[in-house]
Amino acid sequence: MREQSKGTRAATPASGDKKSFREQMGALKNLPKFFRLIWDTSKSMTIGNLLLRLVKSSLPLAMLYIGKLIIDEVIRLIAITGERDLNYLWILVAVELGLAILSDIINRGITLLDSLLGDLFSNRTSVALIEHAATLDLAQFEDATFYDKLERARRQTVSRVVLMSQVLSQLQDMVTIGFLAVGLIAFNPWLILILLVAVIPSFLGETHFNERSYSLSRSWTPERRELDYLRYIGASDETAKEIKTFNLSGFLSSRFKLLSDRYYNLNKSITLKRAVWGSILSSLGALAYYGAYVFILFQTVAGVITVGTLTFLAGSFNSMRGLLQGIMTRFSQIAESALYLQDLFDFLELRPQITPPTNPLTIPRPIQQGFTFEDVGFKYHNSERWAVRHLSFHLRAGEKLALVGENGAGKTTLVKLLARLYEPTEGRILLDGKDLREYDLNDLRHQVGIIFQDYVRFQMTASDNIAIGQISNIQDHDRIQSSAYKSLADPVIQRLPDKYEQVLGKRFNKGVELSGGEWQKVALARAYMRDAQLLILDEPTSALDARAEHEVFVRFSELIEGKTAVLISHRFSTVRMADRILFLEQGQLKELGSHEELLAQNGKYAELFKLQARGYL
Ligand SMILES: Nc1ncnc2c1ncn2[C@@H]1O[C@H](COP(=O)(O)OP(=O)(O)OP(=O)(O)O)[C@@H](O)[C@H]1O
Repeated sequence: MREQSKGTRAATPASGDKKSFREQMGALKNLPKFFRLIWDTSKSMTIGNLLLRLVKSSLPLAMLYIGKLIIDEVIRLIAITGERDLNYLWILVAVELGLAILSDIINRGITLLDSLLGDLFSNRTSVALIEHAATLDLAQFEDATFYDKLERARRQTVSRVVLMSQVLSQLQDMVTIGFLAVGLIAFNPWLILILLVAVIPSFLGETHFNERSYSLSRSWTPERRELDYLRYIGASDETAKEIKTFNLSGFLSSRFKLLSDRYYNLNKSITLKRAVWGSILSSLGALAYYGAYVFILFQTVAGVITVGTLTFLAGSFNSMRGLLQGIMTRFSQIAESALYLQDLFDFLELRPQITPPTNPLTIPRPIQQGFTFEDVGFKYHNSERWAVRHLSFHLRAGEKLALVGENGAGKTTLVKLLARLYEPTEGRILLDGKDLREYDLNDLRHQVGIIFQDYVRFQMTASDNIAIGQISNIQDHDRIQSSAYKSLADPVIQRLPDKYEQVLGKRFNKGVELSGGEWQKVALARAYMRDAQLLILDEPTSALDARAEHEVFVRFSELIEGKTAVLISHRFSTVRMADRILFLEQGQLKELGSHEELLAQNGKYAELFKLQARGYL
């Protein structure tokens, strides 16, 4: 049923997705911005490229003209019965040869510059994309529409390189036509008009089909993302284990096939129609060419023009037809590409909602009073449900607070609000009596160290994986090693063939995979790298064995000494380290107090604690 609805959506894209001819032409306004990016990428290569193309555009006319002179000279020489002087002929042939060689060299130069400039441009845009993505809010990343935009923008970084050569070739061809037109107009201006009439239908046809292709491709962005995802999970080191044990390959491939076939068929129908109409319309161009050719032949036979002029005009006319046809086709391709370019610019123009104030405060050093939640509530933007609500409590400076609650109770959400990864939907959070929003965002992020439950296993060296906790110290090997020592990662790393320079994970050659607990020790070392005032550890020991957990805890007290810390854990051994425990239930604060106080209250916390003590949890 779900598949059905997708098919319907794809076949009849939402009206918002359908781009009219006017919009397509309007998208051309993106080109100057695009060329500014290219110009900024490399001024010298852009200039070199333009110059080469300018020279190249004058060559067809020059070659055709020399060709005409050669033919006229040959005919003149044939008519001479006595001794013939061939010098002029050989000079003409030498010039023609020189032009042919020059043309070849210039072609190679253009291809070279196109490819170098294209690579640089693509690298530059990818960097801009990564840097821009980092400025956006976490909430934006959790939005499917945003993801589609990101996906389309990501595709642009590579495919838009083609657009650059297309536009440059377009300019080149226009200049070539200008040169050829001068020759043709000198003979008969009507020939130019015939040309235009012949190529316009073809141009309109191309534009129409481009618009349809774009609409289809755009409306299929979510499905294409799904296809990419299926391709990834169907053939990846991370999923191979479960795909095999659950025997999922048939399930995944048939799902992929179903979706990709549907796209293939929709696309095929457009491509087919385009091919048929394209052939019909372009034969109009052929008709016009031969009409003009017959006219020129009559003129030649009547002795109005020479045979050399005949070849010159026929050659010019034919070249112009090809060039004009190419320009028209390319024009609609450029307009189409410019539409895609819009996606890239749209993405780069997205602005984060969480922004620093104009005159931001720096985080107090040290924090005096701590953090205060005042009736804080938060709803994820894609959800109607309150993830947390009516949270009011004070986290004292230097206090160790444990968050406890069942799955989905809102623990991680609470700490994300504390780190200002999200903004409260209602209520506010204060730091030393001032709204968190008044503080400098970078400074806040700097003063807060979080190790998430779903920390990232970077497929990089062990050293880099730890340095990520404070990336400015990536060269500080002593600090990295002592952090690893404290989190128990050092003995794990010492066993690796390349020690701290060992690439972790299986994705790259020579990478070594670690066990879940070993990864956690490495990730935990990040917390020791950062000199943060507030430390948040979300399930820091969930994958550790009992002995490692005990040892980590002994060192934790050193880590959190003098700092404010929030610990999220389902293990009561961790929880007991805290000064106070905050018990959350369905996003609401239910109990708050020390371990002893909560046991004495004999409420939910006491109930869970007793269950775990008896070995049920
Ligand atoms: N990105 C998200 N988008 C929408 N809803 C979310 C998102 N993240 C969490 N939620 C919802 O918010 C609620 C609280 O989730 P949260 O991750 O804070 O729980 P938790 O207490 O940390 O759970 P656990 O113990 O399982 O880690 C849950 O109902 C969850 O479904």
